[in-house]
Parts: sequence; C-alpha cells; structure tokens
Amino acid sequence: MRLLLSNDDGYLAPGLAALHQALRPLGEVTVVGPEQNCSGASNSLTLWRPLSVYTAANGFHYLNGTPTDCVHVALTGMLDHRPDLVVSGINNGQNMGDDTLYSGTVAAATEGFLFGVPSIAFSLVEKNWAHLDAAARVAADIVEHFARRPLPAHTLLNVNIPNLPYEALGEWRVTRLGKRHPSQPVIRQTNPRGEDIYWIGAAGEAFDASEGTDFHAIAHGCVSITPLQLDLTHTQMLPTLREWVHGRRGGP
Ligand SMILES: Nc1nc2c(ncn2[C@@H]2O[C@H](COP(=O)(O)O)[C@@H](O)[C@H]2O)c(=O)[nH]1
Repeated sequence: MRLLLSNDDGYLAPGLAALHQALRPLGEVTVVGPEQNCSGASNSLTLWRPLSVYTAANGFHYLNGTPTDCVHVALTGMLDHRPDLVVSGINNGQNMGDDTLYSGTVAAATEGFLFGVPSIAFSLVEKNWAHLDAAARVAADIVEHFARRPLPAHTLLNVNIPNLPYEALGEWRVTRLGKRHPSQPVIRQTNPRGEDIYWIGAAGEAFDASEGTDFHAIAHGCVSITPLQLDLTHTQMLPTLREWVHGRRGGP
C-alpha cells in the first residue's frame, strides 16, 4: 500500500510518529504535516500567502499551513502517485459528535476524500498519549483490514479509540456521530496592556450519547468507527423552505 499521513497536532507530535511507526510495515508511507499545532483548524485552506514545504531529519515533510493545506499540496503538487489511503492522526484528544466540524484531524482526512482517496482520521480520546501505543496498534489493525478488504473510494471514516491498554479494548463498533451541548462560554481575561483577551471555552458535554453513537461506544471501551459524508444539505427542510419562498406576496 501507498499511504499519505498527516495530522493537526503538528509534524513533531507523538501521535504522528506513533502512527508512522505502526503503518510503515504496511507499505510506502509519506508524511506531510503542519509546522504548528492546528487543533480546531477545521477545513481551512491558506489562500492569501504561498506555502513552503520543508523536510525534517526523520524524512517527514512539513509545511507552514493547515492540515487541509498539507493533504492538498501533497496530492496535487508533491506526490507522483495517488495514495491508496490518506490517514490522519493520531489526534491528541477526542473528535466525537460536533468536534468533527472543527477538527483539523478530520479535515486532513476530508481533503483526501474530496480528491477521491479513501481516508481515515484517528483520535485517541484522552489527551497526553497515555495509551498511544495501543491506539497505534488499532490504527494498524484497521488499515491492515482495509488493505485486505478495501472500502470504496468515497470512504471517509472517523475513528475514536478509547484511552486503554490494547488488551482492554473492546470490539470495533460502527457508529453515528453523537451530539454535544454548545461549547462552554469563552474565558475573558485582561492582558498586561489592559486589553480584553478571550480563551475559547471547553467543549460542551455530550447531549446525545445514546446507543449507536460514538460517545456510547467509547463509554463502553469500544473502538468507534463512524462513516462521514459531506453533503450539508438539510433535506428535511427543503419542503418548508420552498413553502416559505413561494409564500412571498407579490414576489417574482
Ligand atoms: N470548544 C472547544 N472545543 C474543543 C476543545 N478541545 C477540543 N475541542 C474540540 O475537539 C476538536 C479537537 O480536534 P482537533 O483534531 O482539531 O485537535 C476541536 O476541533 C474541537 O471541536 C475546547 O477546549 N473547547
């Protein structure tokens, strides 16, 4: 297999190194990661300045842009081949429910998906890498299974892995995204120059963690595998909106 790896915690992050180490035996692995931590970067693309690509001593490429930039540049300007799989992570923390909208880790995989390459995002649900070795083994198990039984090109998977020793991990569960309550309010402070500054508050607690969700699977020690799609059309609203539009008086 030929794999393209990226992440959003930065090219020096332990999660990327562990993922690379775990996937190397499965084929040819190219790494293109962001120079900085881009957590929360979502699908942002850098359009207002050029990007520069560098190569670290360990052979990882990195660029002064976002996770989406990394995969975009790799697929359209660096690689002389189309990878069999784009793999993003292993994220330092969970990407469940609404997190997936803000996540740079998911965004890197999404960019591969948009270019027609099957893609997988991996996140270890608790920060600070306690059982990163176990998460890396799970990532290799899933990629190996994909190699044996490929999924269609239009595959985008969001995988969350419990923070547990490998032997304590439960089954792989196919899940849907749960939902969170809105984020906590910002934290306002004053800087040394007397100006207000704001820290984004914590993510909201789970609102829908019912059976079948990613939250539920993780709460039961299982690996959560969620298939994602990108069509944001709110189809259930279409009839209501048509009525709303056609209900205009004297309108065209
Ligand atoms: N509102 C907040 N959201 C948070 C916070 N920490 C994490 N998050 C959410 O999780 C993802 C992390 O994903 P990443 O792949 O971008 O690292 C992030 O995008 C948010 O959705 C937080 O403190 N507050």
